Amino acid sequence: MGDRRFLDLGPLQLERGGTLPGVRVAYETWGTLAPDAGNAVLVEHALTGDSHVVGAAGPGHATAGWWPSLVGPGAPLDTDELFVVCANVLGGCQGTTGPSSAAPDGAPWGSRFPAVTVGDQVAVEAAVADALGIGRWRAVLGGSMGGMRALEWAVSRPERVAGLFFLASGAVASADQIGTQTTQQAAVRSDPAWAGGDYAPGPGPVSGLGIARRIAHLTYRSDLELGARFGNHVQDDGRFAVASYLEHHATKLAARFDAGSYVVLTEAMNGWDVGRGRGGVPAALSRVSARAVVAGVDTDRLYPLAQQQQVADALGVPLRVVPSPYGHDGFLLETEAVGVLVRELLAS
Ligand SMILES: CC(=O)SCCNC(=O)CCNC(=O)[C@H](O)C(C)(C)COP(=O)(O)OP(=O)(O)OC[C@H]1O[C@@H](n2cnc3c(N)ncnc32)[C@H](O)[C@@H]1OP(=O)(O)O
Ligand SMILES: N[C@@H](CCO)C(=O)O
Repeated sequence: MGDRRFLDLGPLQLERGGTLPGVRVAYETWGTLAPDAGNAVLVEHALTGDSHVVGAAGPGHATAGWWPSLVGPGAPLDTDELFVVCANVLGGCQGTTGPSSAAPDGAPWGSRFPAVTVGDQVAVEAAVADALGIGRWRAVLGGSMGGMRALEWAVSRPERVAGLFFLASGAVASADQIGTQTTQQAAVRSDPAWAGGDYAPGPGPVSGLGIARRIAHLTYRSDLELGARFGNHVQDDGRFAVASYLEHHATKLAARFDAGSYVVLTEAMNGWDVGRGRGGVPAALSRVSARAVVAGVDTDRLYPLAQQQQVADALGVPLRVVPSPYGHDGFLLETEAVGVLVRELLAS
């Protein structure tokens, strides 16, 4: 684990209206910030990720990291040279203000938590950068939902982003993505324990969140991989192996993630359109001045290559294709191939 800290920011005006009276941000860093702050890179996590890019063993527990081999001495994000920052996203549940955080009255925000956008999330990160004394990132990197924030940084604050790594993501939410995410939200809301979003602290709507994760996880993997691993095999316990696998991931997510955050973050993804208010996607992408590496996973059925091709074409760079049997989760699993591309960006 990196050096995990918290920052308390002032009020935040939200794009869709309203204000959060204060925002707490949990963030981690690795490496040492250079005196001129020119060696800082920002890593953006995906939907259910957090600031733990690298995992660590702790007393009686282990913290999982989600890109562990990408950060460290000699790694693609080489901490002998770079200062690596990752912050838990606004609306999340791993230390940054979200629906499970206490509102000013001391009770969880719950259903009162306002709608937030990718732009709001990046505004919070910009305040973190200001607080750390980082004027310009050497690179901002992200996959999936993290790719949205990386692209938003490069479009909204081009003078602050020297390098952009955009992976397995899109410039605007597709009907397919909105369709699966709103179905996941419906699963959460259909759980009686959801209580309109105002469930008591504790397990909460774990059944609804688990069903949401099963639906989501199917979109994160490929038909071919699931077929090769599970086929129509029925386990000794009578369950289809693939159903047992999905249930396992459902149980794990429901134990580690807040249902309110799941709804708020998927809604931010539903509303994602980098071209909104900027004259459309091509006009928005024309603002980017960063060197860019744009990549996708060949078997990704959730964020198909055409979505990264659109960004690559607009930025005038070749689309880099990561071969993988795993589908969308290839962005987390194919760390060797992803690492090569990260090194390429930082070397240029
Ligand atoms: C960037 C981010 O922020 S994302 C946050 C990253 N972490 C997560 O999302 C956690 C959820 N997991 C995932 O999304 C993906 O599984 C990944 C990408 C993290 C890992 O993928 P893989 O290494 O391919 O793992 P896979 O999907 O095969 O799952 C393995 C698990 O399934 C279990 N499993 C496999 N087959 C079965 C089965 N038939 N029945 C029940 N469980 C099964 C394994 O025991 C293993 O359990 P464990 O993870 O508790 O040890
Ligand atoms: N496994 C990832 C996939 C979403 O991009 C997550 O849970 O965030």
